[in-house]
Formats: sequence, C-alpha cells, structure tokens
Amino acid sequence: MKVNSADIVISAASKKQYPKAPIPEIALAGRSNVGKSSFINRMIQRKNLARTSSKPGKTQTLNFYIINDKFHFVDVPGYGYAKVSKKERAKWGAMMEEYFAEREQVKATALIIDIRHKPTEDDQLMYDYLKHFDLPVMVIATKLDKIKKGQRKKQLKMIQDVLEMEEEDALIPFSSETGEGKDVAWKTMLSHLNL
Ligand SMILES: Nc1nc2c(ncn2[C@@H]2O[C@H](COP(=O)(O)OP(=O)(O)OP(=O)(O)O)[C@@H](O)[C@H]2O)c(=O)[nH]1
Ligand SMILES: [Mg+2]
Repeated sequence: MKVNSADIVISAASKKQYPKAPIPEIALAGRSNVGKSSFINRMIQRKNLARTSSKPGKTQTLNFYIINDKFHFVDVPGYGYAKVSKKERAKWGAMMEEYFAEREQVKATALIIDIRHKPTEDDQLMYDYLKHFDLPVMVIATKLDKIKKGQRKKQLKMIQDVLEMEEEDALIPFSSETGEGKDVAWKTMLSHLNL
C-alpha cells in the first residue's frame, strides 16, 4: 500500500466531534504504552504523526487520522496503566462504549499486544469485548525486534492460546522499529476495509 497522504482529522473527546466522512475505519486498542501510536506511524511511514511517548497515557482522546482520503485510523487511549484514578477509568470506559457500540463505519480493530509477554487480563477482556461487537480483531504482536528469532513461534502460540483467538482473526508479528510484519498487516487491513 502506497501512502500518499496522512493527516490528523480531529482529537475527539466525544461522539459529536467524530468525523462525518462516511469512510471505513480501523480502530486500535491496547495497553497503555504498548506501541499503538508507533504502529500507526510505521504503517504510514511517518515518524511522529501519531504522537508517541516513553511515558504511558500519552493518548487521551480518540485521534482520527485520514489516510489517502480513503479510510480512517483511530488511535485510542490505552488501558491498564496503574496510576489512573477511578474517575478517569470510568471516563475511558464511557469513551470506548460510545465509540464501539455506535460507530457504524468501524470495520475491524487492531489489538496491539507485546510479543514478549503473556497477554494481561485486560488484554483478554479487550479481545472479548471487541468480539462482542462482532468486529474482526487483528492481533498485532509488536516489539518483535525485542525477542530472539527462535522464540517467535512459541510466543505466538502462547498468545493465540491465552486470548482463545477465533479462527478468522489474524495474529501478526510486527515491529514498529524495523517494519517487519508491515506488508501482512496492510494486506489484512485492506481486506477488512474492502479497499
Ligand atoms: N523496540 C521497540 N519499541 C517500540 C515498538 N513499538 C513501540 N515502541 C516504544 O514503546 C513506547 C510506547 O510507544 P507508543 O506508540 O507511544 O505507545 P502507545 O500504545 O501509543 O501509548 P499510549 O498512547 O500512552 O497508550 C515508545 O517508547 C516507543 O518507541 C517496537 O516495535 N519496538
Ligand atoms: Mg498512543
């Protein structure tokens, strides 16, 4: 996929602000600081369009990006960061619910997890939550550059088992650092987007 244009449309705090263009969307999900924004940047080959940080909790709103005037990427705030108040957590939950329950044009989600670790309880809940909305979930096992080649197969099998992934969902090893997995991720995304 050749990316000719990529721009932020809006950082939306609520539904009223979502873009009106009736184009298909891929939403991201994943633990705070796992590499969601880095995934977007690597896919579109832009160093810092989606803002990244070594500190968790950088993304706090739903950030809509438009790619080639054809589809949106939606970067969402991460979960599982311990230093979050109960009130903030409730706000996060309401934001997710408002988006996933009502947004018609979301075609699939990319659940970003860390290939080095067993998916957390939150990751497992998120996978089930997304399946509850009948969404295809591409599981992106990122930070592939951080493990040895010989560990890959075992880690992928473990992730698939722990999440109890459905047959139709793709599990894609990926690195935002090296770009490995990018072509497979694009192929899978484009098929969900019908592009
Ligand atoms: N080595 C390596 N580091 C990565 C990779 N992906 C992300 N990182 C690093 O992980 C940190 C967090 O990345 P972000 O993309 O900001 O994570 P996020 O999930 O958007 O974080 P929040 O917006 O806070 O939820 C940054 O320091 C990135 O450079 C990867 O594939 N390999
Ligand atoms: Mg982010």
